[in-house]
Amino acid sequence: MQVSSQKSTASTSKPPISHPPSVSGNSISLEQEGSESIRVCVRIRPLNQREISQGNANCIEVQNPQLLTLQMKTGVRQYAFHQIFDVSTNQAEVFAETGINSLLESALEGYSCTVFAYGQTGSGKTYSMAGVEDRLGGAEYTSDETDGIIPRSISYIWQRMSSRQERYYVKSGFFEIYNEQVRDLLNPGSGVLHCRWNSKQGFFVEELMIVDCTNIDDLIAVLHEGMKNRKSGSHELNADSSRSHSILMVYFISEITSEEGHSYKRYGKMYFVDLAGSERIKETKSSGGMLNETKNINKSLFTLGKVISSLGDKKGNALKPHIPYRDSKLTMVLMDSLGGSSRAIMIACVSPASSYIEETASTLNYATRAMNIQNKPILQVDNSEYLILNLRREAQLLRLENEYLKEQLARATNGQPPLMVDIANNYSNQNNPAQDPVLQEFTFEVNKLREENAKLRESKEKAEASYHQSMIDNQSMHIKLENLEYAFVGSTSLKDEAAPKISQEYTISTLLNENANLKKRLSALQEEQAQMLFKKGEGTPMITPQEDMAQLREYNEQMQKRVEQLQARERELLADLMKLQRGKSPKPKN
Ligand SMILES: Nc1ncnc2c1ncn2[C@@H]1O[C@H](COP(=O)(O)OP(=O)(O)OP(=O)(O)O)[C@@H](O)[C@H]1O
Repeated sequence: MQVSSQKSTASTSKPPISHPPSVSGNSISLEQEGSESIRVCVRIRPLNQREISQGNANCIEVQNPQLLTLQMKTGVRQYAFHQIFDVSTNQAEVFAETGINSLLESALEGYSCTVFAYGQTGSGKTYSMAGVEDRLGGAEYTSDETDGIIPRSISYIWQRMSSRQERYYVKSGFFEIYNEQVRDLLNPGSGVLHCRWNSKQGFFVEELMIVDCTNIDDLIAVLHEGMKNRKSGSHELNADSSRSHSILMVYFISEITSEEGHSYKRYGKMYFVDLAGSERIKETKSSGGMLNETKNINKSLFTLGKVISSLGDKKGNALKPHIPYRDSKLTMVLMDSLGGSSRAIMIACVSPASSYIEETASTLNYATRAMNIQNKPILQVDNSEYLILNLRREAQLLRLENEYLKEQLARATNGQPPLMVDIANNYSNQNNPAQDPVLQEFTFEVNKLREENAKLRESKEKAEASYHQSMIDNQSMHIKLENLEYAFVGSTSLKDEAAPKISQEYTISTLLNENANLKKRLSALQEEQAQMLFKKGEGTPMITPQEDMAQLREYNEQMQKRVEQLQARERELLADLMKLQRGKSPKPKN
């Protein structure tokens, strides 16, 4: 299969591969700390001749590079974005200020990155992404100041790749989604392609032609070939309107060599997405097949809008709402870029014409929601090679540790104390803090202390629980004692009450004394626990609370026994009382 182009030297000798190389089965994803939001830029194009002749006023005012106001009928609306480009911003300035070069650097380092243009038809999406549409793909094309983000990115990438240490392999594919069908822009004869999903790659376009690009012209040729084959049509609002969503994919496979001289691969990719325009059917005066097209474009953009809304809905994040990625081909292929593992930039294109104020407000609302989408960029590296590299590092560390231990052992055998300073100096030329034995010693110490602290915390919690239980037991015994006291002392109906009352009073006062002692003991224990907490930081072992608890339990058991005896006596007395009441004399107590 050939990619025909006047300049192409793209290597197409290999059969087209159906899986994107960046997510081959052997790759591993290295999740980085934290997430980042999509960077959202707004570009306002100048009013065109038709809009001026229709008497359109400018309804957008740029207050500063991050703030604009929209003059709605209902009042003024304010919008804030990461970057706003007013009508006077040229293509070079847009490239310099969108932050695209940061994305390109990330792609070269093994990340997935996406830049996509969103907006109503004729708002300047293709102009911003690629340049003047009818020049692209033309035989006479030469680079000039109208070049958009894609050709500028290609130049930037090649310049950067040549100045970097790594060896890069660049591959590219270009497809469009038209009427909810995926078509290969580099191989239009291949018909409708399928969008498949698997757990390693997410969604991918099956049987898509991917070409090797060995130089900058190869990639430029891919861009032009695709632009030439892209479905376009003319309607009332844009004479050269793109009727499909186009996605140019560029893969960067780099071989990186570690400090130790071992190499592994990284898989970066860059998606350039030029969406079809959102449009009002009435405005475009579409009919027949074009009307159907318009409906499909609106359907996929509507789904994209739903996805953006769901992802951008902050309340929804907690509830993990269903994100309707599968509702359209467009959202399937953009799944990774929206709320996934990519770094992404959205360029929202708008016309300043007052007659399109509703479309402009709608674009700005979507763009605002998109700012809430959080992505978690993931580095794609070769699995097996990366694991080998890590194992080599680990082995190196173990060898160092082994040397260190042998040295320590030798010192100990010779009756010498371990000298930390000597060891530190021995290894100071390693330049790697993780391999420094002194640091390892500290790490070991810290881990030991952490373990010790965890144990102390556990015994402290147990002692606290036990103490709490003793307090509860004590209180319930106190209540029982009060009840008994009432039963013994409060009873006045006994005829011969003097003898039992003395012994009852004696028992009760003994119990109350013991109770007070118990309380004292408990408060002493509490104090010791507080001291123990204070000492814990110094690593002081604590043994006393357990002993105290054993004693406490013993007291409790004794008291329990006495209470039981008293309860038995109470029952006897009540029985005697009842007999007395019935006129019988009670059994004498021995
Ligand atoms: N910033 C700009 N400066 C000058 N001309 C512009 C600018 N933006 C867009 N244009 C011109 O406006 C016209 C429409 O732009 P473009 O084709 O990029 O719109 P679009 O959003 O891609 O539309 P569609 O969705 O219909 O394809 C083109 O002739 C383009 O050259």
